[in-house]
Amino acid sequence: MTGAPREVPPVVDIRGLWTVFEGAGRRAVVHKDLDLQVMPGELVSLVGGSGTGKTVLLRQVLGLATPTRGTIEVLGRPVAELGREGASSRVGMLFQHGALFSAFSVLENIAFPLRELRTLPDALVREAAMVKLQMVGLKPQDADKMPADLSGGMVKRAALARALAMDPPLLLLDEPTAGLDPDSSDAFVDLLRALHRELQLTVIMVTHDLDTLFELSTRIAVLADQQVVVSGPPADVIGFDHPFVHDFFQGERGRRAMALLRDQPQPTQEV
Ligand SMILES: Nc1ncnc2c1ncn2[C@@H]1O[C@H](COP(=O)(O)OP(=O)(O)OP(=O)(O)O)[C@@H](O)[C@H]1O
Repeated sequence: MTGAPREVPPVVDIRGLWTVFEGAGRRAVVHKDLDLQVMPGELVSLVGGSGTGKTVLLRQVLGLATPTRGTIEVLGRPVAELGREGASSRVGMLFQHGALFSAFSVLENIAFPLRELRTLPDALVREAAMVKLQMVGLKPQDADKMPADLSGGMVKRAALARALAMDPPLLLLDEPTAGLDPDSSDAFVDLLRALHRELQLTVIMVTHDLDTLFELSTRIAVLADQQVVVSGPPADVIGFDHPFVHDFFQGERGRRAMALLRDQPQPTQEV
């Protein structure tokens, strides 16, 4: 990153971040003086080896975990100051395993963040949740289904609708296509692309899936050596000289994804 002045402030501004876990006589430094800025409309994918702290970083942006040192600002305010309600109206998170409440119907799950506010009448909450349900491609007749009766793709859609219930400008996605069959995965990627564009969302995504990565990312940030070692448009990052980058993007999977990258128009960043 350069220090050049920008007119538009970042949606996410991470500076000098350290994450150190200590316990049982061991000390693990996960992030070491890490910086990352995410600008409005970007869809930034975090990639890195197992245990490089991608999920921990998402949890810190969401305010569910606190860094050892350094600052994280979301929309110009320190995450620590947002509080629970403030955070959920600014940041939506799609967890890796969907994480719907099994005792609630689809609609009750989507409505949950709105009900927690305790300020909106029931009818309005239902109506708003129905809008979100249809926005993610579910049908009105899916509203009363229970999570156990849904396909994997429908669970992801319902969880996404819940993450977007409060219209947050920032969306965090942890392995959004993990566990989906190829068709459902393609359909979910199409949905994410459309929502990113139509809602003008800023997105940070963690994924190991190269197809998802290349189809959606406006920028890739590589976590290695406890820092962001390179960040830029996909076509630039894949040529970066680092052992992880080389291993991750080479081989059969990498070649297939790079062919896809050559064949398709690049995702656009809308500001
Ligand atoms: N609460 C915690 N206490 C101690 N160590 C933790 C805690 N949370 C995470 N870690 C450790 O921090 C490191 C980073 O974990 P994280 O889940 O963020 O990795 P990741 O990059 O998302 O990995 P993967 O790609 O395998 O999901 C791991 O070594 C993990 O064991």
